Amino acid sequence: MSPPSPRRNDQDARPSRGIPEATVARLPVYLRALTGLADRGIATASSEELARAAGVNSAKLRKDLSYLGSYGTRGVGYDVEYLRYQIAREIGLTQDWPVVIVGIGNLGHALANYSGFVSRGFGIVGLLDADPARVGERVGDHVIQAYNELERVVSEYGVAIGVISTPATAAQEVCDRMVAAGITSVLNFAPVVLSVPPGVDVRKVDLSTELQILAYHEQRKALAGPGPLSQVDGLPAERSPLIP
Ligand SMILES: NC(=O)c1ccc[n+]([C@@H]2O[C@H](COP(=O)([O-])OP(=O)(O)OC[C@H]3O[C@@H](n4cnc5c(N)ncnc54)[C@H](O)[C@@H]3O)[C@@H](O)[C@H]2O)c1
Repeated sequence: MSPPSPRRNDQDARPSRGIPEATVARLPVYLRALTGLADRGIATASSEELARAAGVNSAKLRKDLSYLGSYGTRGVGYDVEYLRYQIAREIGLTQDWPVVIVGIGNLGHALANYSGFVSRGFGIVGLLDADPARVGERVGDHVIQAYNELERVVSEYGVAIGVISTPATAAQEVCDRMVAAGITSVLNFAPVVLSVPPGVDVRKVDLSTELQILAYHEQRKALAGPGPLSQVDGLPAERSPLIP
């Protein structure tokens, strides 16, 4: 019998199909910038224009896009629509993803009512909560179901992505149950580091940490006086030395 596989911590950076994790994290930023350009009727953009719209430096952008095999055309730049398609395909946004949310309190309600998920291909197929008093409550187009329905919902809709918006104390147990049910990607809003087996990806959204990072930069600005300290790259967490 082979030894048990080590559980992986959600802070691990793992390349996705050869693309560095930091590049993967910037692809949605490029996608949003490209969508903005397309909405303004712009058909082609130089790497400098695209980098400006995305808030990164152009060398980094060119390097990132080279992982997708996209180099632009000399003197013309990038075809906005085609690059949008390439990035969406790379991120997996050319298909719909059913999503379950567990923990429908204050945050769960806000997430369930957020129309941006559906418009980006993330359809909510289940809102689940352990509190019997919440079960049956309508939230937007959905009705909250019992947490015990998790396995059935995951199997019925082939759910790969689960969102955790429970208190921190419940998050690991919820995560374990999601993984046992077949979920392989977890978006965690609870302020706790989750432990998951290999093959399961966890992204953590920690608003307090983001605020602490902004506080750090505010403090540096105040110490340095007027004038920009560093280039805004759209992903402040990536370069912040602040460890939460
Ligand atoms: N409210 C916010 O603005 C906010 C912002 C960022 C992060 N968070 C984090 O998100 C999480 C939820 O915050 P909230 O304010 O919505 O809390 P909340 O108390 O309003 O809601 C939590 C919900 O989770 C349910 N729950 C508890 N244990 C469960 C379990 N084992 N299985 C299924 N459901 C369970 C509860 O019944 C409740 O409905 C917390 O970890 C919080 O730190 C909240």
